[in-house]
Amino acid sequence: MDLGTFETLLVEQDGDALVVTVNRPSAMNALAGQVIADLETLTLAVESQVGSDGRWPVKGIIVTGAGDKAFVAGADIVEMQSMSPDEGEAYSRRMQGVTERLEALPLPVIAAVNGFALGGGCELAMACDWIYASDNARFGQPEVSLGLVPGFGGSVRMARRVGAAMARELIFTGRMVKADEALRIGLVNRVYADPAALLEGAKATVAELATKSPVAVAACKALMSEVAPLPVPEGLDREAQAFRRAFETEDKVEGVRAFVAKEKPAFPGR
Ligand SMILES: CCCCCCCCCCCCC[C@H](O)CC(=O)SCCNC(=O)CCNC(=O)[C@H](O)C(C)(C)COP(=O)(O)OP(=O)(O)OC[C@H]1O[C@@H](n2cnc3c(N)ncnc32)[C@H](O)[C@@H]1OP(=O)(O)O
Repeated sequence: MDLGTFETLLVEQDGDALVVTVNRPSAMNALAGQVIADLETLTLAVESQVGSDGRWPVKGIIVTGAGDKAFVAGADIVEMQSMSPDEGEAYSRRMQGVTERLEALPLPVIAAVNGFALGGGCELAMACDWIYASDNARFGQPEVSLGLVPGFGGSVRMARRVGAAMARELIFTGRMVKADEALRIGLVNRVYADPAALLEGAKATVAELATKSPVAVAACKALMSEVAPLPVPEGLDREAQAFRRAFETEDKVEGVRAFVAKEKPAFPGR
């Protein structure tokens, strides 16, 4: 999957996984303007290559950070020093757009948090479908320590992950959360011993996802985003509509056929 080259990202296909590494280790992989621009370009390029059917070159995306100290330590504070309020809002909205595109991609996106995920880094991770972490990972929204508020979606997404009361405590205090607490409060799905094991674990999950119907996985992602804010009755109605659409796919025919024939399905991806 050729997505071009980027100044601040390493992008490589590893089997069924597209691995995206934020690559500014000297600055704890902080989100400078160039990183935001590269992430914007990357998400647009992925969108253009994952067409309407499920025959995509990869079956999952892994987002991680270079080195073993930081995933992403937030927006670049040095660059923020000279920013005007208008520029701040513009970059906030620009990176929010990146997070929305990640959520809209028809592919599972896994955050492999290999160290500090603070501020915009924690927000980037929460825009992914789920988070795996290494034991050295630390999460937090320390914007209040800078006289700021979260600006890349943390005020919206944190509560949906850990509940309103815990989200308020973490955002109001700005305190750091270790990997084991992040697992306990539901921010993280799995914790691995170290960054190497974390990346291998994330790749193993993508390999597992690759054995499923890509059309069905994409439909589940879209459906769960669609029904999340809805009242139960309306959500159930959308689910029934999605179930009907699944019945119209070739993947459904193949999946059911293979089960009855006691074979592994070879999903056509449409
Ligand atoms: C012109 C275009 C500009 C666009 C860019 C900005 C985008 C606009 C922003 C709008 C919306 C922002 C929304 C977001 O919610 C807000 C934030 O993310 S605010 C930032 C939140 N993050 C933090 O507060 C963490 C700051 N870092 C730390 O607390 C510590 O560095 C650490 C992560 C706990 C690690 O501590 P140490 O192990 O002691 O390491 P150092 O502190 O010495 O760090 C090493 C090295 O990295 C530099 N660095 C670390 N974090 C950042 C950072 N966030 N920005 C810039 N640089 C960072 C640190 O300065 C050191 O550099 P050195 O001194 O070695 O040159």
